[in-house]
Amino acid sequence: METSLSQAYTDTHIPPHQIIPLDFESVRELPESHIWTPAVEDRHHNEREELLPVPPVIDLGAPDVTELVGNACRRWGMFQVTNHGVPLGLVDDVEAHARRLFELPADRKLKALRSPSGATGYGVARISPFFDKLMWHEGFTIMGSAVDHAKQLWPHRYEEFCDVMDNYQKKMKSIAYKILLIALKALGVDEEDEEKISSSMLYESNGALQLNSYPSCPNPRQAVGLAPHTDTQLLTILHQNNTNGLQIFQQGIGWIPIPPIPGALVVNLGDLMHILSNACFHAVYHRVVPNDTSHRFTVGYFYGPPIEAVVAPLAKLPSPRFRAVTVKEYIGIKNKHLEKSLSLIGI
Ligand SMILES: C=C1C[C@]23C[C@@]1(O)CC[C@H]2[C@@]12CCC[C@@](C)(C(=O)O1)[C@H]2[C@@H]3C(=O)O
Ligand SMILES: O=C(O)CCC(=O)C(=O)O
Ligand SMILES: [Fe+2]
Repeated sequence: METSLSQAYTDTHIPPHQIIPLDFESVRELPESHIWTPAVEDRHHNEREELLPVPPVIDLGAPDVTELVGNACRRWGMFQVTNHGVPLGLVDDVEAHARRLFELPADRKLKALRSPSGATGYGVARISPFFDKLMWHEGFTIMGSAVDHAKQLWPHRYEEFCDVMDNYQKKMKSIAYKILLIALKALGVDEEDEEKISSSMLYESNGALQLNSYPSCPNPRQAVGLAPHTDTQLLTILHQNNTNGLQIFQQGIGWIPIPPIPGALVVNLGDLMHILSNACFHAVYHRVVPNDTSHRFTVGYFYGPPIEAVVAPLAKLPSPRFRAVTVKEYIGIKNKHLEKSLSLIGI
């Protein structure tokens, strides 16, 4: 059974051949379909990388955690967290199961291909139709139970995969809620407001888990792992294995690498948080670049309100910059207009 978030995607129809990722094992050279131009050198390497400012790593148990999170949300739209309470064994299990899934032969993975109007299963990133070239990436999306697709992948051994994904989603949901409350507090939301917000849209939250795979690439300088985008939901919690690739864009600086820190989780703010905070916090623009030596695996948890909930700038923030939208309406706008979506609801 899927949660209702998948219903926000049923209006889109993507032909099956546009959902199928490349069979990365079968190629030794970058195919034309995956060559992105112009291939500028500094897309991947900033020579003064060690001098670049980076988003903070925040101990969630720190006494001044609200101030630290608030500053990071205002300045970066991203931070990393330690002391988050997610057992490292569970994170390792999720990574191992993601690896096991993506290492299956291509014809087996295609048995769990996302359907043309579906949101879950194996396939290219949802944003792919917006770009002429294809990404060096394959993904697997889970909303609620993964059992239907897991059975297609492993007819006789699907339970362990489902159990691990369920446990991880539960854990993610609770830490996402915790981080959200800290962020709201940093915006000046008091307990009474918080209760109102919780009963209107956060009490029943919605989540999706996205397993990402970026195999090592024969010509990484001309390829893109995941094209630049902002995430749609309130916040994303990302685990990255020990392989580099994630970068964020900062005006006046350019692309900044976010190195994996063992045991830490990356927190990204998405468009709905940008709206809710009336742009006091911002959705972070990010991308993934591939490399030619190791296979990058990541696991993202996307956390947001139910699709019928209305999201609007918090009443206590002056001069609203966005009109109110339901989550479903906003996902529909994003499916059509991608980067232009926030400006389309601007007032
Ligand atoms: C809840 C979701 C966020 C996401 C779309 C999805 O339904 C599940 C996959 C997510 C993902 C992961 C890769 C980047 C991204 C933009 C995409 O194409 O699929 C995000 C989506 C998003 O934040 O809009
Ligand atoms: O794999 C990564 O590092 C980033 C993934 C991502 O941006 C996403 O899933 O939205
Ligand atoms: Fe993302």
